[in-house]
Amino acid sequence: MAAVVHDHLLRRLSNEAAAAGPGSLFIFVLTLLLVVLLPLLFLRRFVESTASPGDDRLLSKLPSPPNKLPIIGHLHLMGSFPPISLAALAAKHGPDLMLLRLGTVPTVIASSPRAAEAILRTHDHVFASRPRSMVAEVVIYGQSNSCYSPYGDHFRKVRKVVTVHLLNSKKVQAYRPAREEEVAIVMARLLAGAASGAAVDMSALLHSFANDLICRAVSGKFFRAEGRNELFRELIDTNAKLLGGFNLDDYFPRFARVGLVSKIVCADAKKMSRRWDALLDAVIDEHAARAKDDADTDFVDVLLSRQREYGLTRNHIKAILLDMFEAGTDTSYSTLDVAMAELMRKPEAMAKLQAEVRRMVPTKGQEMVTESDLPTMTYLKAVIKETLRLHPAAPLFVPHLSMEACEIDGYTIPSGTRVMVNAWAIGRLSACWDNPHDFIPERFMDGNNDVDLKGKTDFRYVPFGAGRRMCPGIHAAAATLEIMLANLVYRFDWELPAGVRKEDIDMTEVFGLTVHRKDKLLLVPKPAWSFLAASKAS
Ligand code: HEM
Repeated sequence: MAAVVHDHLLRRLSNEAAAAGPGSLFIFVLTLLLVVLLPLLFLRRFVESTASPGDDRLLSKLPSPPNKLPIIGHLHLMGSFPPISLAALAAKHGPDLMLLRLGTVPTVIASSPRAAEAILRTHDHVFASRPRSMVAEVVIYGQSNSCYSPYGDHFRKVRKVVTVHLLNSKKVQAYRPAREEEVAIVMARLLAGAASGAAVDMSALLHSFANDLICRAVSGKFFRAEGRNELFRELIDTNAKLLGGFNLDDYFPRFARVGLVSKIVCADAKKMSRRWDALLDAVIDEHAARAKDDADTDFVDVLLSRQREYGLTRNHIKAILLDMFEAGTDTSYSTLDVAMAELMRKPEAMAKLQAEVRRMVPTKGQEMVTESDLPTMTYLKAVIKETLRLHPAAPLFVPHLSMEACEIDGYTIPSGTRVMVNAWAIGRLSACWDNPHDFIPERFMDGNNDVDLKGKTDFRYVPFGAGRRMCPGIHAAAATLEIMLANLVYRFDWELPAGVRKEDIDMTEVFGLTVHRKDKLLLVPKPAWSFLAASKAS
């Protein structure tokens, strides 16, 4: 209807102008410009590439899937689980590097060990920044945490605080009693559940374990009494949905920043940020007011004690705490959940793991595996590595951003280009792995154990990333995954609920900030009393 009226108006104007002579013709042309061309130009600005025309020409030389649509570009090809869709596209169109136009944002996808090495090691200094995100700016105090901070002095400072004072291996070691206590609580819950013989929702149990552990590391041993862990969990979930969901700003940044649109885009983020702010302020205030006990410092104590040395504002402290909650909870929970699911689908791997863990525990009749028992459990470590190969918790990492033009394989990637590394695709390349889609922990054993978990030399395996942006929580994650998984298989034998076969376990994953299995994992725990009693007696 609007188009018909518009058409009619233009026709009328042009007839009148032609009849009235050259002065009116000029007015007609001017009107035409205002009515038709300016809105078009204005709209074009919102849907044209965010790269400059010169940079766009350079990017266009990269291999790219053909079926790009107007305005949305390749967005329709992302599918419900982008790592899989991108892996299939890369296999066809760009096995190393490939260009996708996600809305108006040109995005380079690295899908091979060679390409990952180029981005994360050879040119790490170029690709170590992060794109700006309106939602992250609101939720995470102007992106002043480690995870979202653009590269620069502030990032280096925050990263140092996180790696040196919160997550170094000595600190991780210091949290050993806390980890063991939290594992013991889960064991007690499972024993109580086992008494009824009913299936336990392992996904929920492991989720609250990971959440409680982070709450405890962040705000100390009284967190449960304070009753805040449920609130933290709710806020972490909502945050993850906000940051990992479809954000207009990630694909149409110019449009998303227009007055009213930006208000809509940020509305939920603002609500969420007010809730976080109140909660974190309360936690920090309580810590600042109470007497220090050096033997039992948590993350808030550490950050307050380093505040002056590093010139951290209160908002910086809150942003770093958010980092720990956001990056540390879902990654650990989803890895444990999917490891148990894989073990249930492959009973011989479960049996082998149980045999190893039960054999290696030194004291007969010992009720729990302790962290001192773990170093020699090589199959346990292989199971965790294999789980992360098949199911990296952050399969596309957090997007990287180039800070200057850089040449890789004869292609120029201009400054300001968004880059993603597809760790999911790399972990399943048939050129790198035999039977790449099968769960075979043995591939990390028996002389094959040369794969470097830290991503320094072997870019076939990058679940934690590599280089300047590599996950600083790798030691904390390994400690959590090992002690929990070891105890689950040590204390219990596991069965599927009646009528469920191992083939029925659905491994479909849901994509977001991190990924997790879609279905909840229901398992029946059978306490291994006979094993414990036998080992006590012998
Ligand atoms: C199974 C467990 C985990 C996995 C697979 C994992 C994986 C990753 C990956 C892939 C990245 C992004 C790397 C990149 O963008 O290049 C990352 C970043 C990060 N992770 Fe983890 N992570 C895990 C656990 C943890 C834990 C337990 C913590 C902290 C308590 C943590 C803290 C962080 C932080 C702060 C970053 C941002 C680093 C930066 O940009 O400087 N992660 N992680």
